[in-house]
Amino acid sequence: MADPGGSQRTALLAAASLFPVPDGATFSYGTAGFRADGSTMAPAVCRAGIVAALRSVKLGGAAVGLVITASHNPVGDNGVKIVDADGGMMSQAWEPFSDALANAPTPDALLQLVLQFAKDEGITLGGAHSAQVLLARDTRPTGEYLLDVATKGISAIVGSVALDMGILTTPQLHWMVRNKNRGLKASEADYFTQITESFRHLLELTPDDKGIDELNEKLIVDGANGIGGLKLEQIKPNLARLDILVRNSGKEGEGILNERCGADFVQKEKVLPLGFGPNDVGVRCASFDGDADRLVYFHVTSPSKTSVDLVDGDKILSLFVLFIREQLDIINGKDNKGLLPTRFGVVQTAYANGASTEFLKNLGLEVVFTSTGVKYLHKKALEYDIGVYFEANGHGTVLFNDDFVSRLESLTARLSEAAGSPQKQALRLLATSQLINQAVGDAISGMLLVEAVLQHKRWSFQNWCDLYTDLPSKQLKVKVEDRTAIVTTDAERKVCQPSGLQELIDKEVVNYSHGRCFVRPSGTEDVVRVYAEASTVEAAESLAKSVARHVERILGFC
Ligand SMILES: CC(=O)N[C@H]1[C@@H](OP(=O)(O)O)O[C@H](CO)[C@@H](O)[C@@H]1O
Ligand SMILES: [Mg+2]
Repeated sequence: MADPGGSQRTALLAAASLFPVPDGATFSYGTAGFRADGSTMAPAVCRAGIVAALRSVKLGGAAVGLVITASHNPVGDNGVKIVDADGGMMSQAWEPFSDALANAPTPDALLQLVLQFAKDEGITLGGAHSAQVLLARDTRPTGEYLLDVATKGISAIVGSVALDMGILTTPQLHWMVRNKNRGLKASEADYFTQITESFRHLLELTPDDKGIDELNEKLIVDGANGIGGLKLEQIKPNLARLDILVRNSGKEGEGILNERCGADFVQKEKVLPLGFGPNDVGVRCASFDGDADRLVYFHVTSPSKTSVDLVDGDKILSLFVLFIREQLDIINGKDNKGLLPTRFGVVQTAYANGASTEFLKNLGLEVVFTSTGVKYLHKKALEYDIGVYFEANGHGTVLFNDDFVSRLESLTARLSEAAGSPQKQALRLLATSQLINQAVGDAISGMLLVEAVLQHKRWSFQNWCDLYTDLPSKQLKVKVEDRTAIVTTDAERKVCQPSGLQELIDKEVVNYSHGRCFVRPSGTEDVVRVYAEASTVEAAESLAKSVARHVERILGFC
C-alpha cells in the first residue's frame, strides 16, 4: 500500500488521542447507528466522522452525510448515523469496520485499523483525493458539542471537507445528500420548496367533483418537542387547505424532547401525548418522533379517556397503497391498454399487524417481508418500480425507481387533457414522487402525502381507521444472559437457534385463534423482543407471556 504520509498518520493519531475510548466501553453500530448517553458519545462520534470521510473518499469524493441524533430516545441520549451517497443508510458492509474503529482501544490501534481497511478497500490515503461530509444535528443539548467532535474526526482524513448544514430533521439531511450527488438543488430552502410545491400540485389535482371539505382541514401535530415541530412551523404558512396547529413544537420552554410525547410514545403506549386533551376529541392528530423520521396519526376517542385510536405505519402504508393503486388501475385500465406497466411492491416486517398484511394481500398485491430496520426494508423496496415500505412504528416511504419516473414523465408529456385520458392520474403519481422523500422515511413529507390523499378521497379519520381492524397485539422485552444466542430466519419470523424453541412457540400459537408469535434479539437494546397477536387483547397477552417464559427458561433470565 502507498504510504499515506506522515501528516495523515499524525492527524489520525491526534484525533484518536483527543477522544479516547474509556475502559470497558463498547459501541455497536446497531440497527440505527451508535447511540448512548450523550456525554459518553464523543469517541464514537469522532470515529464515525473518520468513517464518513473514508466513505466519501472511497466513493470518489461524493457527498456523504453524518447526523447527530438519538431519534425517539430520551433527551440525555445522543447518537450518530452515517448517510450514504445515495441518501440511504450507510452500506452494511462498512458496519463491522465502524464497530471496530469505534472500539479501537488506543490511537495506534485506530491508525492500524484505518490503514488496513484502506488497503482492503483500495482507498488511497494522503493522496490527491477529496472528500466531503454534510453534517446535521437535532435539538439535543449535547448536539452542538458532538457536531464539533464529528468535524474533528472528518478532518483527520487529510483533504476532507465538513459542511455544517445546521439543525435539521434526519430526513432533511438524507434528502440533501441524495440531491447534492445528483447535481440537484440541495439546500433547506430547496427542500421546503419541493415539498410545499408538490403538495400544492397534488391538491390541485384533487378530483373537481369532490369539492372542498371544510371539516377535514384541521390537523394538530405533536412535534415531540423536537426539530420536526420547529420545521413544520416554518412551512405552515405555505401549506394551502390545511389548518395546522403544532403542539410540543420544540420551542423553548414548551416541554422536554420525547418525554411523554412523540410518535414512539403514542404508538407504544396508545395514550395521548402531553398537551392533548378532551378539547381535541374528533380532531385529526399526527405525531412525529424526535428527529422527524417517524409518523403516526391518532384520534382522541372520548373526553374522559386518555387512550387513543391509533393509525400506525401499517395503515399509513395501506392508505398510500390504495391511492397509488387507484391511479395505476386507471392508467393501465382496459381503455388505456396498459400504458404504464408497473412492478408495484409492498415491504413490511414481522411487526406489521397481521390484519394489514391480509388487507394488502386481498388487494392482490405483492407483499414481502424483511428483517427489522429501515436499511433492510428500503433496499427491498428499491427492487420495484414503485416500492412502498413502512415499519409499524411509522418509519417508511414510497420509492419511485428512476427509470419508472422517466417513463411517467414521458407519458404525462404525451397524454392530453381530453376526457378519458389518464393524464391527471399520471400527474398525481409524478407529484407524489416529488412530495414523498426518496431517500428515507420523513414525517413531514409523509404527513403531507397523507393529507393530500385524505383530501383526494374526501376521507375522514374514521374512514381511514375503518380500512381494517388491527388484531390485538402484545410486545414484551425479556432480559437474558446473551440475546445473540437467538438466531432467526424467514425475515425473523422463525427461530433456528437455540434448537427446540421454535417448536415450543408453535405449540403455544396453535392454542390461539388468529395466533401469531415470534421472538428476536433487539438490534438497539440488550433484550429479546417477543411479539404476539391473537383475536383478543387477553389472548395476545397470554400468548406473549407464555412464549416469554420459554425464552427465559431456555436462555437464562437475568
Ligand atoms: C420493534 C421495533 O419497533 N423495533 C425498532 C427498533 O429496532 P430493534 O432492533 O427492535 O431494537 O429500533 C429500530 C431503529 O429505530 C427500528 O427500525 C425498529 O423498528
Ligand atoms: Mg427517528
